[in-house]
Amino acid sequence: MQTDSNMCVLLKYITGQNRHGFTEEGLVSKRKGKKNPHLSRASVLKMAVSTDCHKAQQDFPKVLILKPISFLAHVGERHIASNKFTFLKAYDSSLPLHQFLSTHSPSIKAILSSVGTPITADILQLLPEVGVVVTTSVGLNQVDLPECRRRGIKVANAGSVFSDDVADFAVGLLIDVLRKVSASDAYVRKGLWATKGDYPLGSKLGGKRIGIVGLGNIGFAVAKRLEAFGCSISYNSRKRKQHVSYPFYESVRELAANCDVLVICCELTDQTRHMINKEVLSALGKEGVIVNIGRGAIINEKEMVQCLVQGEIAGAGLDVFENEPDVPVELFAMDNVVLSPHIAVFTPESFLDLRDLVMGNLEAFFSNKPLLSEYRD
Ligand SMILES: O=CC(=O)O
Repeated sequence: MQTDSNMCVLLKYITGQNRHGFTEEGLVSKRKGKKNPHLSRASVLKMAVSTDCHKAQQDFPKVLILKPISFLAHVGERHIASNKFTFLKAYDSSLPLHQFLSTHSPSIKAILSSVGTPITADILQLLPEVGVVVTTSVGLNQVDLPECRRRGIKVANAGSVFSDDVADFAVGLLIDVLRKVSASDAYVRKGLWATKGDYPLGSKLGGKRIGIVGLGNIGFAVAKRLEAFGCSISYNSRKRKQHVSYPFYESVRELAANCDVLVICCELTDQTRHMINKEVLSALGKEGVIVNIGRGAIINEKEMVQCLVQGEIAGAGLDVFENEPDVPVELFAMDNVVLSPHIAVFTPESFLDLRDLVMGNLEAFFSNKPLLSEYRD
């Protein structure tokens, strides 16, 4: 016999809503036309019929969320539900974190985390049953990957869901710095056009030599876009990429010395932390521009600020910072610098794709299937 809640799942499904509360099209990425293999009609129907949802919900394995995740708020958390697991929010409890985790640790099998939530060895130590960490971010610098590897904990990230958005944003920042879009906007709003006359000239994008640091999905998407603007591309990466004809430089200093713009697209690791320092920026030169959509700490922020103050580089477009949300105050008054609050991934369209990916990863884990975007170093 079915319980009320079981009937409810079934009815919702029959009336066209899936168990996330979305219609069937919601499961299909409209942009890519791909269907999530773990969210088929047949599997939902089977689960709805065979599970006593009401009782099982209490016994479901738990997916721990340590801090609020903005993506969940954007897609509407009420649309996210599964009959394989439930979310357990540490931030809803008044218990100290250590006590909360110890109390719930036997049922916590997975963690869902975002860019600002460190998943450290200390936290993992309190959670012996955890088998997967799923993040809503592309970057994984907040997750203790060596500890996950040692424990055999799987890790899944946002894959290539955001590549186009981040690449668009990088190009936007670059055009803004070169053509002074934000600075001239402020000029108009302050009424200075009428009193001071025309705004100073910007600099042309076409023909610029672009150096991409980190030619992964995002770096590649940036390169393709800037090629279309008539720029030439070269790159630095951990390894030279096969089947890529862009010139490769083994050191970032050498790359910087041979380009007009550096776009930072790599991951933050022990090797890349502060990789962009005064020496690299001096090599980029007085006409050079830096764009960072990777992680703030890839650049030695103090040295970058010094270079900007002393005019050793021409400008910067920055979406990420070393100690977010703190931004060096010296940058606020600079009209050759464009600042944004780590929003390169923020589009509602990609958040829908991310929702499908996150749920697909968790469903896959709890069904002993391969993760959709497992991170492998
Ligand atoms: O910065 C954002 C991300 O890594 O997804």
